[in-house]
Amino acid sequence: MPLSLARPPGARDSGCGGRGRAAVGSADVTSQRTSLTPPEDARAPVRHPEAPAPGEPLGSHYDQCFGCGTGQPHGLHLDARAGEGVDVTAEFTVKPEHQGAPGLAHGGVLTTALDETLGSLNWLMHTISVTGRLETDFRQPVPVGSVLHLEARVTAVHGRKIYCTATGRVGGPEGPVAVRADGLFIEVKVEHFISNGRDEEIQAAMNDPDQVRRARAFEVNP
Ligand SMILES: CCCCCCCC(=O)SCCNC(=O)CCNC(=O)[C@H](O)C(C)(C)COP(=O)(O)OP(=O)(O)OC[C@H]1O[C@@H](n2cnc3c(N)ncnc32)[C@H](O)[C@@H]1OP(=O)(O)O
Repeated sequence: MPLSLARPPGARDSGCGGRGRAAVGSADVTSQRTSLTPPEDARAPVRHPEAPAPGEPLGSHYDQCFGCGTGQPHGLHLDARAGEGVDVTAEFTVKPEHQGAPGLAHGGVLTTALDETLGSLNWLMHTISVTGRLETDFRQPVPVGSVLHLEARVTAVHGRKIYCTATGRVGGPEGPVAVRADGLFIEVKVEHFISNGRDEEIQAAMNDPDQVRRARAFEVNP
């Protein structure tokens, strides 16, 4: 998947460490050349042969996860489904506990929904990865009671770096895009969680055979 790093016409170098920030008038906008742009020698993502079948629900990776856990009363309760490629879909119903302004979803919660949907792409590639960078565009407010129709896909892979993108639509799966994000996930080993997580939750997770099975699934079938 060759990907051009050419700058858009008129983009100026702002000198921000190669991250591609360009000043236009008084606004600070992101040019096409950022750390979210795959390098030219990035490869196309590959669907793992043992990835869940298209349409299959992926389930929660951890029951206390704020994004997908069934044990989190105020969580988002996302349950993504596998797509046909290296992609997933999910729905998020905005509840009163997700408000930022009166009757509207909090932007951070919407970003979490995008982040979690992107995270569930792990199941399609049989990798374990975490968010390194995430850039969200908020295009229209999302009222409480709305169903956000989420879609995420991997666009490119370069070493441990997984480039991906997600949208959240309102009014149906074909409705207007209310939020979107580009992400860079970084592949990690299970030890990332064991050595960084708080002891009591790590011990509880390690004492749960079902949790251990899910955490190690990709290592057994690399
Ligand atoms: C199990 C699935 C759960 C899914 C839940 C939903 C997703 C989440 O919310 S995950 C939680 C939020 N994320 C985190 O907590 C991650 C915290 N960050 C970290 O632990 C580390 O910074 C980590 C693991 C991302 C990278 O550290 P490390 O393993 O040392 O990798 P490092 O060598 O620094 O970087 C690897 C490559 O990624 C690049 N990279 C790393 N971070 C970034 C970044 N923020 N922006 C751009 N590039 C980055 C590096 O430049 C490097 O590139 P190259 O290979 O070309 O040199």
